[in-house]
Amino acid sequence: MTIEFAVIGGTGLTAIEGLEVIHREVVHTPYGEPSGPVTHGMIEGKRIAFLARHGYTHNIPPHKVNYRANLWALKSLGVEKVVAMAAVGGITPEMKPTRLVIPDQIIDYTYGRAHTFFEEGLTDVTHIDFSWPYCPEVRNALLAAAECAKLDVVPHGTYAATQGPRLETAAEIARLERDGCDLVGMTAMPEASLARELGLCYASCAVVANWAAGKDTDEITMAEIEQNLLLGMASARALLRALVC
Ligand SMILES: CSC[C@H]1O[C@H](OP(=O)(O)O)[C@H](O)[C@@H]1O
Ligand code: HPA
Repeated sequence: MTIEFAVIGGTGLTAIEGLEVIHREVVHTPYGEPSGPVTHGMIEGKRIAFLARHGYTHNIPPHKVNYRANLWALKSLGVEKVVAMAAVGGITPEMKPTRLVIPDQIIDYTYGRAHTFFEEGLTDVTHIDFSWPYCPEVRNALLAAAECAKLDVVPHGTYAATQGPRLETAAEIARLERDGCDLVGMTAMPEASLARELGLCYASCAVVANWAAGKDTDEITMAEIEQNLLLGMASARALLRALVC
């Protein structure tokens, strides 16, 4: 049975509620070990694969995730479509805590991460097109699922990928806003470009966990993030279920 799509779960989503687990598969890759075994399961009669980006016990920080191994593992299992879940900080006024966002652009501020499969030993240098970093087919499926489940989503947004694991300064967020970013998170890159290099159709559902630094309170607390994610991820789970309806 072909895998309908894979979900990469992030902060606040280390398992999919309602997934009938078939088995967990340990996949070894030429790039090292993925964040954990891939969970194979069924929802509404459709086959899906699930991988927790930070590990099933949420112990791998964003700059230490082996993004290459994760994407390679999914590709090697025959996955073609990937939905990446992401907790983010909201920068622009629409991006209120607990909201779901289907971003359409990325600006990459990360550094020092293994970010490409195209390294030494190639016969020719490869430059992928990345004008539109999210795959329209999966984006449209997410938007249609939101409509089907009557979920309110923001259908666009530019995601700033920062290095982490610390949160940003207020001045950094002001700069990201001047750059045109609406959301900030630490994992969309190099995940999205590695997916493109492998020919995977990849898009993301972001859940706003907090107002980004300097946008609301003086301090961002983990308690606030967890509380917002509890609500936001409940909507995100409903969106994932609607993807297969
Ligand atoms: C304060 S939570 C920060 C953490 O959450 C996001 O992870 P993910 O994208 O995997 O949901 C963000 O990128 C950071 O890694
Ligand atoms: O404010 C934030 N900054 C970066 N990543 C995040 N992930 C959730 N919130 C944030």
